[in-house]
Amino acid sequence: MTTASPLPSATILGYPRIGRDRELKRAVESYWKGAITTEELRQAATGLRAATRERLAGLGLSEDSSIPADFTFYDQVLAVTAALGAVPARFRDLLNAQGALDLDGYFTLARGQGDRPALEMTKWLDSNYHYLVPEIDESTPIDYVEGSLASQVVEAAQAGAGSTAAVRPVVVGPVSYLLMAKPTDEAAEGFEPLDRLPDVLHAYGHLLMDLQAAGASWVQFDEPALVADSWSVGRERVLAAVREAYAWLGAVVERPQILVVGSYGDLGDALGALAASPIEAVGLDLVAGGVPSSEDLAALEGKSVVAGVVSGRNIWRTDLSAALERLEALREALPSGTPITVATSTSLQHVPHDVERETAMDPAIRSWLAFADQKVEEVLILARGLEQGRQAIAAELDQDAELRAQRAAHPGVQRPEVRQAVASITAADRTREPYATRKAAQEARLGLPEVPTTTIGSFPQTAEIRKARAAHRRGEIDETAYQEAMRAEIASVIALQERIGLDVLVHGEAERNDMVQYFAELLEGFVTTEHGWVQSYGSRCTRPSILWGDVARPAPMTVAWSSYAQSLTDKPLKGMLTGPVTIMAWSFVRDDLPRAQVADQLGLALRAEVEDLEAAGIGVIQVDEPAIRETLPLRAEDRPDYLEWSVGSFRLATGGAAPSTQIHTHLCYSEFDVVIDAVDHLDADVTSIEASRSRMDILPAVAAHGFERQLGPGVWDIHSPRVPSAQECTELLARAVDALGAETVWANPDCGLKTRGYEETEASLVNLVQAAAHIRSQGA
Ligand code: MET
Ligand SMILES: [Zn+2]
Repeated sequence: MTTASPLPSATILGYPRIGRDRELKRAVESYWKGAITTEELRQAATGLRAATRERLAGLGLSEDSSIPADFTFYDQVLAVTAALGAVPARFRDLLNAQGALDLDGYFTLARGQGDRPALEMTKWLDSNYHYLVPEIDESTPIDYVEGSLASQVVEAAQAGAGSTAAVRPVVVGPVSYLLMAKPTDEAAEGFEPLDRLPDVLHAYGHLLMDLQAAGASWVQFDEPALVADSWSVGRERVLAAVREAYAWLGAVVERPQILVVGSYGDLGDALGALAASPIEAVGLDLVAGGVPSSEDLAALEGKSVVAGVVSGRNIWRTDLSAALERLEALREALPSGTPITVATSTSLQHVPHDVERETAMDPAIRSWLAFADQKVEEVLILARGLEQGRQAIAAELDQDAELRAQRAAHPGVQRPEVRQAVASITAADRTREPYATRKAAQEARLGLPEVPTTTIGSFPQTAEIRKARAAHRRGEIDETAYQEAMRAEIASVIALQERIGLDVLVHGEAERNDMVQYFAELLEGFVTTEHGWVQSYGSRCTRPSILWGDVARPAPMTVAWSSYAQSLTDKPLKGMLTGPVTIMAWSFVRDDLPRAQVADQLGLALRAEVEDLEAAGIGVIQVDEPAIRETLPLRAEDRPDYLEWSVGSFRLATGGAAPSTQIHTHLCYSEFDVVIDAVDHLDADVTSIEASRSRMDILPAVAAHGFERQLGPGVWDIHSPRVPSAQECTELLARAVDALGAETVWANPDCGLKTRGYEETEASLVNLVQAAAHIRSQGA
């Protein structure tokens, strides 16, 4: 092992890879289009890494090993899959003689090719980042075949030449890598990816040696899977894997010092397992998790501790005084002399680069925020405070306290009328008439056929729509012209749906840039950013809105569009809203009010919108909650509370609707077994879910649960341009009808159509309508 060079006093666990101006996105997408060569793409990446190192050094991360090296072109889990050559059989021809992928091969795993589907994508812990799920079985090749992480260490050393410090390579740890993997279809019954731990450790051993040779004095293994309960193996097995992994890796002779980080929550009993392992440092998330017990900390004797006190998940300034107290308490409880590194709680990949660029934002609000670069400054300030005492950072503490006081006193932060309204909510506000009453009233009002057909809301967002929106934003066309363009689009979407013969129509959501941002821009209590991009997956970024104050709805948000659409047709038109939980999940949410209360504020604003839609004659209203599953807490013990307030806020939004108003909700995933009970409690009259990719696998669970209201299991996988045949739709619908009964089933796609083209949209919907007609004729 390298002779002990200590960890720096301050660090960050990772930095946004995408670039201040989304340089990585642009370069990668140009490469995919064939507009730049491999060499040019590599140069762009080298330039981006150099710029990042210089920026971080400039901000003050000047000690050795304080700058993380965590670059990869697409995804951090795919980076490990590539390093191990752990490629599923359908991609194995892409491996070279050494068993490694080239850059094109790496992208092929991420994006698929022809009839070989990409690796599945799923959410990284409870964040909005998506990683590519490794597929492992008994015969998956696993070896150390590709050294791009070590190259980053060498590159930094060469480029640095005295100006920037040596970097600290960051990689997903072996246990999390396997826990986050899934078995392939070929795997034997009962096989778990974790069965391959010895092979993975062997490969990681070589990785360690390679990093050592490259000159790294530390390596950071991210083991976030240790804080969650969501895996297919029990906790005992997880702990055994931790012991085995770090006993093994710790015993590698030629290696850098090892830091193992458990971000996104509490390590719980995994901390003891790590403490007993021959590693040199442990990282704790002291934002999502608490300061561990003194016994647990005592066991860390002889190790360094990386204390994540600056949130990597939100965009609020850190409460410096509270964070320093936490650090002092930690120091107090640790064996004396334990070195502490002040750090972010997670990688900063979840936050945008730099709040200073948000020049159009209200400066008062901006002053409360910290994006990645500001968080770097915060860890440095706190490290100084911890080392030299509070007086050394007195000016910073004063300034922070002052801004905090200003924030608390800002009129938008606490609106008495909103607080009052939330305080007066009663259980009755969250309760509609019994379903039987509603059903009868809705049948009388809507007169829908059996197996009614509908869509999930959005229609294709054409280039013309996006152009009109951009021109409007730039002031090139005025409000009237913009409204005209959107109304024309709505009229054509209505005409199309009538032509196809759908039963419940939608207006198509042409006017919405995004299903959350659209509402954030119309509600009070939110700001949006200009440059606040964060990586969602691969080259895809989102720009979350910031929910900073009490939520109020100054005016109706969707009524004009929906009633215009309704005026064009005799068919029922479905109004379209985004639910409270989803608005919160896809925004940065204030940290000064319990989430349950924020959810109720949103619930009340949406409730007013529902009321206005009803008054405008809209008889069907859908409140989308696709995020209810994804923000489910990582630990089972935290779930009941979450489900209670999240379901409660939906019921508040919809609870005022008349019995004759049909309330729909939409969740776009099929693995809803863990939340099926909660979904039932939403008490929507109709629920649409994703089902076609899983060939309706969820039906038995739904039937067993005894879901008594109506369900639209999607029959068209809208994630692909493929047009499902009428026969295929009929088969899927027949299965649903068999399991649930014809009076329960709706025919609809899996999700909205905004990413689809018109050609496949029309063809698929025609088939879907035909399938429903066929099912009806059979039933008759
Ligand atoms: C991610 S769920 C999307 C629902 C929305 N109503 C749409 O159709 O686009
Ligand atoms: Zn959806």
